[in-house]
Amino acid sequence: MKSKTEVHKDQVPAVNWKERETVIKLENVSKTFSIIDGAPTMAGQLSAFFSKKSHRKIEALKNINLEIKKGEFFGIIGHNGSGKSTLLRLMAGTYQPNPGGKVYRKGNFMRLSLGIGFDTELTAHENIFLNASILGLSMKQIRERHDLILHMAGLEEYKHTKVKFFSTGMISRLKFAIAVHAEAEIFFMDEFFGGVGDLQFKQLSESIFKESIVKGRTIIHVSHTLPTIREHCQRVLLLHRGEMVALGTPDEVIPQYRKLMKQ
Ligand SMILES: Nc1ncnc2c1ncn2[C@@H]1O[C@H](COP(=O)(O)OP(=O)(O)OP(=O)(O)O)[C@@H](O)[C@H]1O
Repeated sequence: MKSKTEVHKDQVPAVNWKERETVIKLENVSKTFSIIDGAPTMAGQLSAFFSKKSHRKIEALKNINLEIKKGEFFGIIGHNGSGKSTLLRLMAGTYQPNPGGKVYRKGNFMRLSLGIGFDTELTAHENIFLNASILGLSMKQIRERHDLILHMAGLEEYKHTKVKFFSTGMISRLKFAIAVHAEAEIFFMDEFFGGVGDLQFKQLSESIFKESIVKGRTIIHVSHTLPTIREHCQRVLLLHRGEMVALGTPDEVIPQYRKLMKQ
């Protein structure tokens, strides 16, 4: 399926983000994990838990304050372990912030991350109904869009196949097609295209990204793939050791990321 409106971010009139509706807001958000070192067995972990000797705190995010507006394509970059996925999970409500922090989110959303999402014992057909209804579509709407979803994902022949027999790329394509046709308002994408593989599908998703600005779909994209970030994002957040070190256009932020990588 080809997207009808193709709009490059540079063709969109300059947007005053402050005037747009806020769809995600983080206030004083920190996230600390407590992990237990050196206890590979269950008994060892239990003993470590009660002794509290080998507990270690990891401050994955420190005091994040951020607003994301409707229709933004927002990138999150940073070294491995800088807190990108944790931030995405906090935005999606998978994690709760430390006490005192607040996460506000408006709109239905889909998390597109390799390896999560479907009930693998269900077929593609059943997962379309399940996921699209979670996103708020009526049975009638799902029936109308069902074939379009399978077509976009290139999975017409696998309609009645259980998802556990799908490759990572097939699962990713199905998830993305459901999110697009169910009109999810926010896409949380975590290195999603790393495992998709299929070039044609990548091109299709690129054209969908380009029309997102016009359609008011918000995309939050965690990625190490700088060309994608540069091409699509209006704003990019650079995280380093759990802290916000830069927030601005790709041209402003990517050089700072490169500098950090050299250190
Ligand atoms: N569930 C968890 N339990 C304990 N520690 C965690 C958990 N999730 C993340 N961490 C720790 O928090 C820090 C940030 O991890 P996170 O996965 O958010 O980083 P990232 O920037 O997404 O990394 P990558 O680019 O490697 O995916 C890391 O030190 C990680 O070990």
